[in-house]
Amino acid sequence: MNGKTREGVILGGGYSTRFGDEDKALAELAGKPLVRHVAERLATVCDRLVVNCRDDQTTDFRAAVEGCGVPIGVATDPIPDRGPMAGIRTGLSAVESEYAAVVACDMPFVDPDFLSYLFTRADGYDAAVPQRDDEWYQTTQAVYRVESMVRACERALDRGDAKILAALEELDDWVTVTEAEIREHADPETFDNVNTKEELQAAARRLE
Ligand SMILES: Nc1nc2c(ncn2[C@@H]2O[C@H](COP(=O)(O)OP(=O)(O)OP(=O)(O)O)[C@@H](O)[C@H]2O)c(=O)[nH]1
Repeated sequence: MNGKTREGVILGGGYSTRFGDEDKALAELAGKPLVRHVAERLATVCDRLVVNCRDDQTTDFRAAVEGCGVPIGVATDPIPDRGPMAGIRTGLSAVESEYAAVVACDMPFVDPDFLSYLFTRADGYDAAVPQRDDEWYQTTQAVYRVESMVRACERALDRGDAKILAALEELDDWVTVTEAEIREHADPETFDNVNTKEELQAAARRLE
């Protein structure tokens, strides 16, 4: 896929209830909003980013990610709180490239080199989705063929199933990126995410 455009979608439409009243995506980590850490890392391997969020988050999200080096689009959920898979559908619908990386806004340690690897693995398939031994698929740090995944999300949503796995079931041909590949190609912390204030403090200590 060398030479082709690569885009990134940041998922941020959740209500971050475990984090408390504040929006975790905008919470400050080492002097900048959490979502900006993700945007800056994605911007090193993507030509354009799309931030997915709710209508009421748009202004703050735009301010949080602007100036990170690549053009930014914002895609707001037509129906809020429909779950991350509906957010993936909204975000990918605003993408212009054939393939796009999708990353949750709460993964500040996402490894850009690993995203490049995922783009390479996805080439010719509908998706490349990492899975660690005995864990769930890392669907919110994965690369999707945009058209296929949008269609798959819509089919799953139409049959009333909003789980991301339901969308994966609708894809024809996708690859699992295995534990061995993850160990070889990713920083060990790439999937670490922030759900609580305590986890934000722990992330801040790592960046000191
Ligand atoms: N667009 C959209 N994104 C979502 C939705 N729910 C979660 N997400 C995103 O999916 C990613 C992972 O979600 P969670 O860690 O469960 O985030 P959350 O739902 O905001 O947090 P909790 O309420 O504490 O579970 C984050 O990037 C969220 O912003 C949703 O309903 N719509």
